[in-house]
Amino acid sequence: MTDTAPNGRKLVTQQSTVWTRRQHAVCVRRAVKTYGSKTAPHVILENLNMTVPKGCIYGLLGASGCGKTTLLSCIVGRRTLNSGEIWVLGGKPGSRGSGVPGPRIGYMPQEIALYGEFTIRETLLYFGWVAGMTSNQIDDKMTFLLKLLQLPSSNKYIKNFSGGQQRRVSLAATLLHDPELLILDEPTVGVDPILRQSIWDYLVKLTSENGTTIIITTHYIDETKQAHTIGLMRGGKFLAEDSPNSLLEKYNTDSLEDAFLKLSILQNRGKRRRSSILSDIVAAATATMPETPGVVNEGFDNSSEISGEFGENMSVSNIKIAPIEIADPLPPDDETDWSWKDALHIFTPHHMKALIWKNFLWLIRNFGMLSFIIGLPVIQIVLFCLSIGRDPVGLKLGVINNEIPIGSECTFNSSCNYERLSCRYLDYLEKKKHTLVMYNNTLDAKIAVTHGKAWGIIEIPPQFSEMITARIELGRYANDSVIDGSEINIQLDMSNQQVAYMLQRDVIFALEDMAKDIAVKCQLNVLAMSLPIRFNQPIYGPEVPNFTDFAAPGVILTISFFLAVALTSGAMLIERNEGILERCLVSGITAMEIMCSHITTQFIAMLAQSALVIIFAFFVFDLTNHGNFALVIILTVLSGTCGMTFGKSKISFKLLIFRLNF
Ligand SMILES: Nc1ncnc2c1ncn2[C@@H]1O[C@H](COP(=O)(O)OP(=O)(O)OP(=O)(O)O)[C@@H](O)[C@H]1O
Repeated sequence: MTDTAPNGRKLVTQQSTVWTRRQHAVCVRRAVKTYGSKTAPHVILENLNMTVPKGCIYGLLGASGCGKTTLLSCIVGRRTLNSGEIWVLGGKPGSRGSGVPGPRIGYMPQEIALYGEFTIRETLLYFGWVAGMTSNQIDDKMTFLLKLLQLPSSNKYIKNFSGGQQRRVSLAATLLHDPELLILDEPTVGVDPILRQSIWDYLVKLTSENGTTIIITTHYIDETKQAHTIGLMRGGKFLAEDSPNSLLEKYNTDSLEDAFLKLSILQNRGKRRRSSILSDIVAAATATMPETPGVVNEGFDNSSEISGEFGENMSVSNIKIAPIEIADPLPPDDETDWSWKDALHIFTPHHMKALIWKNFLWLIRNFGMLSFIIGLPVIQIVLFCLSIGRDPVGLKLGVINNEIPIGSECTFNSSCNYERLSCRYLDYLEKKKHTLVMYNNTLDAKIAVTHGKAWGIIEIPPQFSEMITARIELGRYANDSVIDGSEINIQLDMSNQQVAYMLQRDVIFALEDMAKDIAVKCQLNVLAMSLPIRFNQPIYGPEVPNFTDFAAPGVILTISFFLAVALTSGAMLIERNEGILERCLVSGITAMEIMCSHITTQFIAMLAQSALVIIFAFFVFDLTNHGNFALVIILTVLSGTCGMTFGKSKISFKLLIFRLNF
């Protein structure tokens, strides 16, 4: 294994060195982590070395934004380094058989990363089951943790707690299964000093009695006095990695804050040549350091890799770590990186039990969300059946009827009579459920149309009845004045294609209906009054096609598809955004398990959605179905399943990216 030193020299890791590093709880060497593009990288960790011996409390200190959380994410296997190496509990995080991520680690992220709708007990049950504990074991430990962390009743909902209380529940969930390595990102924020002290006492007890290793970040520098080692981080580098007493002694201060300050000043001066940094350190040490120069960590076999000061792999560290006496069994030295194919083989029953239970509980607790999921398809199908596919009614048409005097009533004789045919025609037009608005002149009617108050103008000539009768009687001998005088002039607003076509159809059909009625009343041949076109029995489909029936299958399938997409990706995105997903992955749950658990719960929700859509479409709104109803159900469920798969593939791609550490 090779790496490149800052000076360009190739560094080759010796096997003995690797063995030594794997004995530590956490060992980081020459870690480089950047964000952003390759051309303009934002360097977060810069050749950082870190050594956390087993059974110690390691206080990771540094200003906000210096890279603590990034470093911890790399340690728990949630992010990968650009270069450098990390060993955690003897293995490489994320490699097969390392157990990291997994229950060997207890990770408390900086975000609350809990389900606000759950009670404390439900939260602890979930994380306990994930870690393989039984419900009884969880209940026993919960009683202890509630007392230790001064938490209220276990039946209270987390969302009703203050931020500080929520952090304590998060800490309880991390401590629950007594992991070998605890990684706590700011666990004491918002915690009262006395409680903070008891948390620290408990952590000290864990290290001394159980041999637990703890890495803790905090902004309260002085609380880390109880830590065995402190790593002071600044600008992606360690300023020092030492015991608190030693730091205080070296820098001749009473507080770690002052020591940090002195080191920061030295780091700033470190922009100058390395030799001058050394002289600065020596100068500072004249006033502040003990006589004895830094003692090289016995556990190290290569002084150039001692946890660095100022990121330059030189050390004034005097951490005294007990020599490694009995080496714990190490995970297999498997260098193979995580592959998504591995996920196919990982289905741990207690993980699946916890995940499916949690998903259902989350759905039940989010009643608003559940109602939305189930109710939205119903609303959509109801709106569709009510509004789409039916002919619009009450459309206004401006009428200028020049055949009758202005202001007089438009009456007519409905028997075999050829007078006032304009009124008879308008009556048929009204039967098409349109609203006729009378105007005295064309100009007023046009203004109404341009102002959107009518969809068109119907203008009837003065002697319409006589002229149309003459036109029928004269037939081919009718002159232009007869033809002009028998024509109804129509001008439509054609801006809406559907409405315009429908009005065109209706004005023609109204005339045909009137002609047929007169033919019946006058005992003429009705067919002679029709257009010379006959529509026979359709080959396929009904005689009067219905647009709702035509569009319904597409709409039903679209609803079931897209709601399943929204449901599946939505549920997982909420988890991801709240940091819960990261926490679950660190606890050892695989991406595949998370997805399968969501598929299980969401398939049931999707079945409910599909059932409601079908019930409303076919039983409430009576949509036509001439085929096999079982096929309708199967197709709807399959469409929903496709939507779920699509939603999952979108999110699983993101998850994979997330899993592969950006
Ligand atoms: N995913 C990311 N993409 C780009 N930049 C990031 C990302 N995550 C963190 N950073 C940047 O990396 C830097 C270090 O962030 P990090 O969260 O590790 O700091 P921190 O020391 O934990 O801070 P705090 O104490 O406030 O939590 C910050 O400048 C942050 O903006």
